[in-house]
Amino acid sequence: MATSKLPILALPHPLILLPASRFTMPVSKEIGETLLTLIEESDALPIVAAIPITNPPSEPVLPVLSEWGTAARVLRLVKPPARNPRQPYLVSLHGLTRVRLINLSTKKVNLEDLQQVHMRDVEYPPTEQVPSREAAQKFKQSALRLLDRLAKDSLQQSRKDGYNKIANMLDDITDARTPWMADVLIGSVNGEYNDKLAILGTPDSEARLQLATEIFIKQASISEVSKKIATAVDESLSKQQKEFFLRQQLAAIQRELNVLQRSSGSLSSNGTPNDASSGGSSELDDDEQAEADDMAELRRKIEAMEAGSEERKMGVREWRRLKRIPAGSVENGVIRSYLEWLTSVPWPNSTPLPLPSTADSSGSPQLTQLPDLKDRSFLTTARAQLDADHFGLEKIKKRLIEYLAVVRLKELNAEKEAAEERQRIEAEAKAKVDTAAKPGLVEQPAKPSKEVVLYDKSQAPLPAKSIHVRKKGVKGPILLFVGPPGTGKTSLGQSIAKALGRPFQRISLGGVRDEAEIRGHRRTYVASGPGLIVQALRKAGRSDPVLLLDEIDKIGQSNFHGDPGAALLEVLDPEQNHAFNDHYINVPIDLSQVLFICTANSLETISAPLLDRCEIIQLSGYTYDEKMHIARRFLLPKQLTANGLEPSHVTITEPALLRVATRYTQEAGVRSLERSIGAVVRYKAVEWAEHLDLVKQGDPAARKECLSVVEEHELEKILGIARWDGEEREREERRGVVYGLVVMGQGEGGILPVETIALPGTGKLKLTGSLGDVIKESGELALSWVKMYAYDLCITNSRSDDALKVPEPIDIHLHLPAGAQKKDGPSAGVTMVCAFVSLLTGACVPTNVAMTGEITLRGRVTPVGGIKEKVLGAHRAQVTKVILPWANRKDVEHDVAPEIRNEMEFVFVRTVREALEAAFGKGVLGWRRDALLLESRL
Ligand SMILES: Nc1ncnc2c1ncn2[C@@H]1O[C@H](COP(=O)(O)OP(=O)(O)OP(=O)(O)O)[C@@H](O)[C@H]1O
Repeated sequence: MATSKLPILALPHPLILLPASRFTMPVSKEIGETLLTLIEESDALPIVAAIPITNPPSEPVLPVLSEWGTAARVLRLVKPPARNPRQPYLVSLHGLTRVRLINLSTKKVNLEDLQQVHMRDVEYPPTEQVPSREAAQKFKQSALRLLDRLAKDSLQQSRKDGYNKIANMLDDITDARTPWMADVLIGSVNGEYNDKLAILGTPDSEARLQLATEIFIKQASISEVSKKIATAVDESLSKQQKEFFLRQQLAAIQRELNVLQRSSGSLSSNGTPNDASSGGSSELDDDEQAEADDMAELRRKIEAMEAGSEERKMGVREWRRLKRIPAGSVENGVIRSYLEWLTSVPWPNSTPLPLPSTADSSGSPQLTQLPDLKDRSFLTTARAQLDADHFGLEKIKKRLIEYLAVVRLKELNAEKEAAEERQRIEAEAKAKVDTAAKPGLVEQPAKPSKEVVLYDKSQAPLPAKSIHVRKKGVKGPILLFVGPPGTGKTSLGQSIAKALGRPFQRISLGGVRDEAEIRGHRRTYVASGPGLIVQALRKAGRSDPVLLLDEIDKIGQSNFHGDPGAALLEVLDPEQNHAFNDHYINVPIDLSQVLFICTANSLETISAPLLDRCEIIQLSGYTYDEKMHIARRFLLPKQLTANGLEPSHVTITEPALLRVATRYTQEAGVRSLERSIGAVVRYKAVEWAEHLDLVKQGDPAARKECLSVVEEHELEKILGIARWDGEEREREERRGVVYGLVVMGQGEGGILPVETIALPGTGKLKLTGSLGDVIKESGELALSWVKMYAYDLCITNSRSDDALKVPEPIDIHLHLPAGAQKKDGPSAGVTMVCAFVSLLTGACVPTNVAMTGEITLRGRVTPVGGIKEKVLGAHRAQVTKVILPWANRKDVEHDVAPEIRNEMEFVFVRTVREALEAAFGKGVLGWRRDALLLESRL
């Protein structure tokens, strides 16, 4: 074996340089300078023996040099700026061949020696033999397998390509080159340190190939197995399972710690038993008990669900999941709250749970006693209920009684059908039990569906009550109460519920923009929950409540949060609502037993399909007379009770009440009136309380009687200055100003002036006051009509003259006040004509006159809507003469109360000319003679 002397370069652990490999490493100043001297002294690049240190620096023993190392060529030595001052040089080495250290008494070296480069004797192994064919083949196979695995596992394409390239090379190399290839591959793949060291220490080519083969097989297997494990773990260990696993461990650790604490702390330092570990019960145990009770309650509720029903299946599934997931985890909380919701929905045919002994009265819904629907007096009672709650509204009450009668009949039929079905099933079950020859379990149909219930023959037959037959829904019409605020829509709904003995729940839809508010959020959504319908059902506690969908006209339009109106369609459609799908509950809910009643202030914003499903019941405003009755019989007693006073404590005189109704409120309904009466009652309540205090203290001032009567003159002191006091006096007669009749956005009728003025200009018309297209067109139409008849009305002296250009060119500005409110519709046509005529002729329309009606170009007056509201509004505004289209006569006769008809003058007109005459008075406008002929021809 050839020997020589080579400078030894110790490679710090875990560096190894194998033959045919290259690397660069940092070296100390001393080593760097020595290598520099070597480079300077030798002609070619110097050779060093790179010997690895086999033990890590952390071990408290001296570094041990490996017996084998690699003779390496120093390719480069650089001293880059800004390097670690302890290792300022970088040396690049290229491994050439194996060398073995000889004549070394001990392989342990001092740390100082490591900072030096010493010359040592080394020997070179003999020339390598060509390995056997078999060893070479095995090596190639194992190397190819490993390279294939590495290529598959690497994420970077460039790496993949690199591995594939080496694999191709491997195919082509001769057997003699395989030992060299083994060194190359072991040096370049990320293997274990000891494997590399073993390869370095195996100079025999055959043995080295075998060793490399084993290493490659081992590496490929590890890689494959870890890949498999990673995939398996990823697939099977879902997040919850990982969490479960970790929590189990945590619990186990906690248990061990507790045991340790108990054993060390069971006796305190003075030898007495430690309180904390004495095993006595603490409030923490109460928590655990409460938790166990809650779970038991949940379980009971699931068990009470109808066997075989969708809700029960879902409940059981989620219950099982809940059991698998550790308490305290997020997922556990989510499932728990879902189950609480699921079990609190009043599913039909659930076995009623026994009421808890300490029932919370505030939380449970207030159920009125269920009236016997078979009772002959049901309708009489219902009528009495409606009368007791509401004054007037005769037509509406009549319709509601019809509605209640239909509901009653349908309910009776549904009950009868359900009873027959139950009997049939009972009989079938009995027959099956009698004929069944085989003992044991027999399949028994529980209901006509495909579901079967396992039934044990040895036990008694099912009691009739436990046979669940779903009662058919009562598909009555859906009522839609439309009318101005405070006219009793909501309270009528409440009365219906009382009359039917069903729980009542109100769902306010005003401002609902998101479909999910009705249908609920899916459970994947953070903080998800059920929608308004399910929430109301839960509060009602029964599957057949009366649900009042309040303000359906205020529901948001379709937007990127979905279409809440469309969700309502499903709720209200009797064909679909037996399987309403709340996204959160995710089990079809049968809403067919629910009676839906909707309310709205106006029909304009309600979608046609929604309207189509409802029967509209119009409620209009009340007359002052009705308001007085309502106030005396309903509102005042209600407010007295609400404020803890007796009826004898407050007496509001008739003139005072009328003043409150007329001067302090001006609304279609009675809500503000109720509020004002409430304010009066509260004022009196304070007086009474003070009086009682004085009496208690024996104060002589208390002898002065506490006056219970509220007089008209006291109102200003109590309610402040009246808002509508003398409003009609402010309506002065003015040229170009005429009062029209309108229905506001909330469905309230009233009067609105049409104001016009003439300005120097070029004959143009300017329209302002938030006007829509239709009302603008009406304005232009009215002006065209006036221009056409300007000559006949003596506004111009020739038919060819333009009324806005002769004698002076003018512009007309027409304005409708209350500019913030959007106005539209054709019904102001007549009013606008009168306003233009008044402006151009100088004649005025009296302020006690108001009008409505659409006009055509030919001068006809056509009918308009909202007559009842408009007339009531005019009455409230103390208008005494109303001009209406001829075709609206029947509306006045049918809808307007006789006392109003008696108090007001109604003029029904067919043409604009008739309207002008009615507005200005007979003969006020000077018509030319020939105009009369033309008018009659039209
Ligand atoms: N005809 C009536 N008889 C007795 N009380 C009435 C009558 N109409 C309305 N009320 C009372 O007026 C108050 C307001 O009525 P309610 O809340 O039903 O109005 P609403 O029409 O639903 O209003 P909104 O459109 O603003 O919801 C209630 O206290 C109600 O009892």
